[in-house]
Amino acid sequence: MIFDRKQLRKYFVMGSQNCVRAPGMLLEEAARSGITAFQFREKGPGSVFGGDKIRLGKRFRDICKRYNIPFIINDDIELIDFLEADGIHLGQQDAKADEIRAKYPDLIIGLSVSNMEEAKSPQIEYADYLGAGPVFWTATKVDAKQATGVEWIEQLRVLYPDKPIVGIGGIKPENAQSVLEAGADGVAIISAITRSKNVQETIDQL
Ligand SMILES: Cc1ncc(COP(=O)(O)OP(=O)(O)O)c(N)n1
Ligand SMILES: Cc1ncsc1CCOP(=O)(O)O
Ligand SMILES: [Mg+2]
Repeated sequence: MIFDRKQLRKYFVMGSQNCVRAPGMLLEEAARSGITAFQFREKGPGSVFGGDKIRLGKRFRDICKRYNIPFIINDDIELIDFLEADGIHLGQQDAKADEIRAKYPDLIIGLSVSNMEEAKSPQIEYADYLGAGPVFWTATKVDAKQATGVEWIEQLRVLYPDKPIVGIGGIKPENAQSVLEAGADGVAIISAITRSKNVQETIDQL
């Protein structure tokens, strides 16, 4: 799939551990409601492994294909081929973007950047987009770094005027606008969607 920065605009990140109801039905509803990308992040307490993870991933991938939404895998490079993923999101502790790029020239590659040292890494050149944050406080990622504030998005935008950037961490309808105004191309969201009582309304508000 050809990457377009517009696909970052409403980027839903989720694993079964984040869901209070059937994950497939939630993704289907989010896709119908207008998310522009999806990241399969099956990770942490309550997540599934092995064959169950692959089965769940295939289900999610099929939904994304039907809605023509990029299906991006978090961390797990072994699943790229298995799940025919459109992309991979890598953190600083994950596989190296240059190695993945050499193996998969057309794969969408996302890279997390949380501070100035990471932002100056030569790996950035191999990434299609940067995941910046956590912008605000979040309870969703247990090992999340300290919140950066929207100032971090502003700094990254100055450093990389043309690089697609998505903000992540504690983003909800009430603060999404401030992330976009700081220079992000989009917002990546877990709990504001998984815990929403009205998914369509939440995604519209974003
Ligand atoms: C879009 C996006 N941005 C940042 C992250 C965080 O990635 P990482 O730092 O590797 O942490 P984990 O998500 O793997 O726990 C992300 N997943 N997506
Ligand atoms: C995966 C991830 N990376 C940085 S913060 C975060 C969690 C985002 O979850 P939420 O949208 O619920 O704050
Ligand atoms: Mg990671």
